[in-house]
Amino acid sequence: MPQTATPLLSVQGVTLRYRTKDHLVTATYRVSFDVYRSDRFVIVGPSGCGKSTLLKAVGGYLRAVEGQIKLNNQEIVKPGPDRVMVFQEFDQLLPWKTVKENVVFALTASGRLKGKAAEEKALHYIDKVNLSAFANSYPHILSGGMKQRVAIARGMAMEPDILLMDEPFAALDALTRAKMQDELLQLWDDTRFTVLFVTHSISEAVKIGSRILLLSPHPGRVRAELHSEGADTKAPDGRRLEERIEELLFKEAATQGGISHD
Ligand SMILES: Nc1ncnc2c1ncn2[C@@H]1O[C@H](COP(=O)(O)OP(=O)(O)OP(=O)(O)O)[C@@H](O)[C@H]1O
Repeated sequence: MPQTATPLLSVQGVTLRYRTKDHLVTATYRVSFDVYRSDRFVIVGPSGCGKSTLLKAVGGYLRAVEGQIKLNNQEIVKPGPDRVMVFQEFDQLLPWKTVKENVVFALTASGRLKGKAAEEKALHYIDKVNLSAFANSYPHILSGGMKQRVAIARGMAMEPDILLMDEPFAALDALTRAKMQDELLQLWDDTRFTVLFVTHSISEAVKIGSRILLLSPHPGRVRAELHSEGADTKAPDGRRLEERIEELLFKEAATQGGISHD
């Protein structure tokens, strides 16, 4: 995406804080980045660097104490159907509703669609995640990976401006995780949706992302922004992208008196 285009999502100088009983916790410090339409924008960084907090703020669940977050040039002040979140947990579905009903419910409850139109849209996206045969099944008979597929179908059926994914595959076994990553890329090839994806896995970031934002350890600051080809390609200096990211995240931080690589 040409960087002269207007960003879909603009995060400028954003500091995010939690107020606990005893003290203030700064989760991110003056973080800035822009996401353009059809970007697969991945935020990667060590545990506790504020990735989930950033996603919550983009979702409209947390206000910045400094800086601004804008979607389509409008400041984000509350949650909205233009941003849909997919989480890591498998219990995101309503257990008393079938796969189809779960997706339909999201569409009708948000006022997006109703009746036949909602059902058709739901079935379209259930098919996209290869779960047509399970449209009338209840969540308890599905595997973890299948439940995540339903959560993705539900998110995509809402046709949000941006899909927010918080470590959606982290709780899956390695093989299922790799398969789900491939499927997500296939879905992106089909529909070119915009996704903001959070992970602490460098290999996942390299595979999923077209653009990768590296955050430093707590409190999260922008360490670098990189482009990815969707594979672990070598840079002109011969280093693999994964190695380069590791170096930026850990070695350079360590030499600056930051953290060590555990
Ligand atoms: N509800 C909360 N109240 C107080 N502090 C919080 C709260 N949620 C998160 N934090 C703190 O904010 C910082 C950032 O947390 P966050 O969950 O955003 O990090 P993360 O990068 O997503 O980590 P992980 O990869 O482990 O999920 C951490 O220091 C965390 O302890």
